[in-house]
Amino acid sequence: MIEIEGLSKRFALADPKRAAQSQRRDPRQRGRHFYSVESVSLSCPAGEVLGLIGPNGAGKTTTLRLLSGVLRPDAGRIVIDGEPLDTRDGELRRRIGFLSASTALYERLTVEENLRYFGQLYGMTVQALDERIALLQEQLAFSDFRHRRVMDLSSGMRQRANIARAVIHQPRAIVLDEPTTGLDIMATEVVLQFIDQQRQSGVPVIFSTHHLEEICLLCDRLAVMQLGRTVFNGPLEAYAGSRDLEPLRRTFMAQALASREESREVGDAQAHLA
Ligand SMILES: Nc1ncnc2c1ncn2[C@@H]1O[C@H](COP(=O)(O)OP(=O)(O)OP(=O)(O)O)[C@@H](O)[C@H]1O
Repeated sequence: MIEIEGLSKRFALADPKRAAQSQRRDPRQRGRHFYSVESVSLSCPAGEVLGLIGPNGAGKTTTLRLLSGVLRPDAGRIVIDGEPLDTRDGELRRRIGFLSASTALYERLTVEENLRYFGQLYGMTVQALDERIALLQEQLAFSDFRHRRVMDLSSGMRQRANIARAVIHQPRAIVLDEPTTGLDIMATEVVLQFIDQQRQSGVPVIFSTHHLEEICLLCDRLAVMQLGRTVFNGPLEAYAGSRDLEPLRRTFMAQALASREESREVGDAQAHLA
């Protein structure tokens, strides 16, 4: 279970006077600071997926960077499996597998060499690494390029390798910032299936996206951010039924959720027969 309570982060403005004159007035810009994230609280139980959506600049990336220990919050706390974590030490990074746009691999090394390198940094043994790489290779379908150098990979292959790197140490929770942005349909499908597999194996996953259909396909919960705050946070069904939602979006979500229910029932029945 991942819980974040009252998380806030502000950044000092480089030139507050100039910013005040040249920018459109933004309620997050106050005095000498820009308040990117204010009192954000979310929770994602084990075996569930939480989707984070919101317009450009709403504060999604900042929230996820706070949650994964890349940034330190000014206020608030992060609790994993009931244990509050000190955001100043490296424990958060060990507990959470975080994929962001700046997750990087060594270009001259192969995918496998990268995974072994990052796994060793987490103190994994050779045997633990062998097993973990074999599982991730299956889940992220990288057997064809496991031994290829990163510099020779397509963007879809690279993203799958990035995800494998982010979760090599078998973290207790997974946080993915726009994992499908810029990917083709095949790579997107692999990434979405990977998230679903984590859900089924009981790992909580939080991911941000601009695609409502990904939310409908995968998420149990949804958080909607606007101007640094959460304007909705709860079960997906509650959002889909919300009167505030514009009719077209409500119809789209109702249909998508019904077809998801149907395909999960078919999946359950097939699993039962197998
Ligand atoms: N280091 C920083 N210094 C100053 N302002 C920042 C910094 N990081 C983020 N911001 C501001 O905080 C706001 C939220 O940014 P953030 O990247 O979290 O939004 P987002 O919801 O992820 O947007 P997008 O969908 O475009 O990726 C933006 O206005 C951004 O300019």
